[in-house]
Amino acid sequence: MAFRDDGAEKARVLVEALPYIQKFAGKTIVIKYGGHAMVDPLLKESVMLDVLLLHSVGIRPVLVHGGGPEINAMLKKVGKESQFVHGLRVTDAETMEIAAMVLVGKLNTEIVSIINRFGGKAVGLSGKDASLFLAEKKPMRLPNSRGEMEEIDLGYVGEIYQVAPDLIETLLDRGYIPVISPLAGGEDGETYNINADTAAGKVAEALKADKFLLLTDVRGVLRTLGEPESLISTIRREEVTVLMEQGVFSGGMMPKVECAIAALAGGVGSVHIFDGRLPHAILLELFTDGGIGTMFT
Ligand SMILES: Nc1ncnc2c1ncn2[C@@H]1O[C@H](COP(=O)(O)OP(=O)(O)O)[C@@H](O)[C@H]1O
Ligand SMILES: CC(=O)N[C@@H](CCC(=O)OP(=O)(O)O)C(=O)O
Repeated sequence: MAFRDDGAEKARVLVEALPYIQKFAGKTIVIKYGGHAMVDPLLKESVMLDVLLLHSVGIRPVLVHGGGPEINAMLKKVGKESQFVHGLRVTDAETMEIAAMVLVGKLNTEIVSIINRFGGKAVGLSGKDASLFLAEKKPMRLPNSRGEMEEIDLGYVGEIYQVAPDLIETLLDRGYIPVISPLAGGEDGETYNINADTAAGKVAEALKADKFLLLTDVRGVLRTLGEPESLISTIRREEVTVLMEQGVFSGGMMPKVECAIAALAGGVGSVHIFDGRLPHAILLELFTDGGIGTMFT
């Protein structure tokens, strides 16, 4: 957004945001911050400033972050490469260890430090803290080349079957900003790797969030991949099956759409997928009439 550099213009922008600020004050907004939208350190800071601004006007933001590209980079350093099935990383024991190091040890603490440096009170957690998530091994069956259903072993990829949001609610009530890594513990004592979209969707559902925002590296859902002008601005729940049958969603968009639908069914007000690499994308999506990405209603 290009602002004219004079006081009146700045005041106009603030006044225009007022109805939205009033509408969203006290509301819970879950933000999935995807790995592709966090590669640039300056961009990371600008996203965190947006989150802090939301918090400062009385909104209750909850961050769930990913880190797929950073996990890939670390795996590459140790000579490993991952295979993805339906956007999910097939996770062996070593990959699980590296994913946990990157997500919790590196990215979570980085995000928390940025927010706190700007004057916020962020608290870093993973799904294992206070058993926020309980997960079990995720089953996956897909048709093989002969069209027969075949079991695929995803390793330590987990499926969340229980969410205990009380810790998040307590933190929000006391003015903290929770920052959550997508790991989960199992009753079997294992650590599971959870797709960050899915983890964020589960948090949004459990909190009955008013809005669930997914920040990624595309404008939103595109009818034709690679053609930004084919953006679909609004998708109603009942339209998703048709779009799926048309093969519109693939790769990393699959878990996003699946969790968007589950979140809506679970009582979340609306789900928004948009390009988190645009400066101040969160503010543009929330505080302007048209929004900038795809909204699921
Ligand atoms: N219909 C679609 N519209 C937009 N992106 C799509 C679509 N189908 C598949 N994708 C892919 O999904 C990717 C976003 O998912 P992902 O790479 O997992 O991002 P993130 O790391 O932000 O979660 C896009 O970069 C794009 O390649
Ligand atoms: C099971 C699974 O795929 N887990 C993801 C967790 C991180 C993630 O989802 O990061 P993005 O949001 O940046 O894609 C992974 O290992 O990459």
